Amino acid sequence: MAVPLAVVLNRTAGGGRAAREWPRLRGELHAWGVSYRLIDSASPAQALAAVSALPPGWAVATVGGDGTVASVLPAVIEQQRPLLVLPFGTGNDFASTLGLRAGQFREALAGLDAPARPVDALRVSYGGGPQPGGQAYSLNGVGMGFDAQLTANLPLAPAWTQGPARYLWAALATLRAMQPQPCRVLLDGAELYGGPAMLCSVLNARSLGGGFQFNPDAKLTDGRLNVVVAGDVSRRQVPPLIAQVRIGKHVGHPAVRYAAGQVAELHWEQPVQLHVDGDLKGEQVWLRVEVLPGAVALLGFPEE
Ligand SMILES: Nc1ncnc2c1ncn2[C@@H]1O[C@H](COP(=O)(O)OP(=O)(O)OP(=O)(O)O)[C@@H](O)[C@H]1O
Repeated sequence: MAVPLAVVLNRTAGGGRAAREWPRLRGELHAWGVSYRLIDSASPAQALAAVSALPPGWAVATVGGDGTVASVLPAVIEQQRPLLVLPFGTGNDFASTLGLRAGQFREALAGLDAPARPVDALRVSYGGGPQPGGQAYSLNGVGMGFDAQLTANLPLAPAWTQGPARYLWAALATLRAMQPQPCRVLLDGAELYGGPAMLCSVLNARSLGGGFQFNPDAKLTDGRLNVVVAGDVSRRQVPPLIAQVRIGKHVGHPAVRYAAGQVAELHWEQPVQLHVDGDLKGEQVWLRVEVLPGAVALLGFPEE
């Protein structure tokens, strides 16, 4: 490849899959004649510091899941470093939008000699709640309400629950405790929704939460974000709606609004849990998300 490359390896991703499969990937990089500098990072902060300190012009490959991509995203965007995603995480929502499954790296490496393709990202700011506000970038998307609260409830699940059982426990706990909260959603300055909402997500990629197809119309190169609002749904309606979101068939549901634009703003009457690319940001009252068209130069994916 034309530019020098740093490989960020998150050995914990995918429950240790990245660590287990690294020797195979290393062999493949060697076979492709790709030379690189290894950043064997122990934390997101360490990865970001190491990538930020690379000389200008270096590209970055992430070996991990969505969290690993997110860890280096500020440097990728602000320092305009080309990004190669090698998916070894659990959910790999961004990679799946690119048509890659976990462990599939040959397809990505095969496209390395093609020019980088600019794809959209999101700039996120939030605040107004009991936890500190802030700013972040996102490639997949952000969510407020049910899915963020479910993520916040996961650590409360009993120790005997694992994997899907843990998610089920957290989903039921969230369902028992959560009521739709009054929310106003603006898209490009015009009101998209006003009323009680169970969940509101703003997306760039197709899926969130490890394969939930919130955004079936996702296009990473259209310069637009998509907003999904699940409005005043009863407890009984939530489980079938979750099943529909899983396969991207919620569009057209009477309680769901789905629209595309450039800037989305959410204003809740009470603080509601927020996640950015699955990373919890606490309870917040307002959220602003702006699409950054073509902000990430993606390596290895010549066509959408
Ligand atoms: N660059 C990094 N180096 C070390 N640890 C990281 C790095 N980036 C994130 N982490 C930590 O490792 C955890 C797992 O990483 P990651 O999210 O990539 O994998 P995953 O959770 O298995 O996959 P996914 O997020 O796609 O479901 C993150 O939640 C975060 O705490």
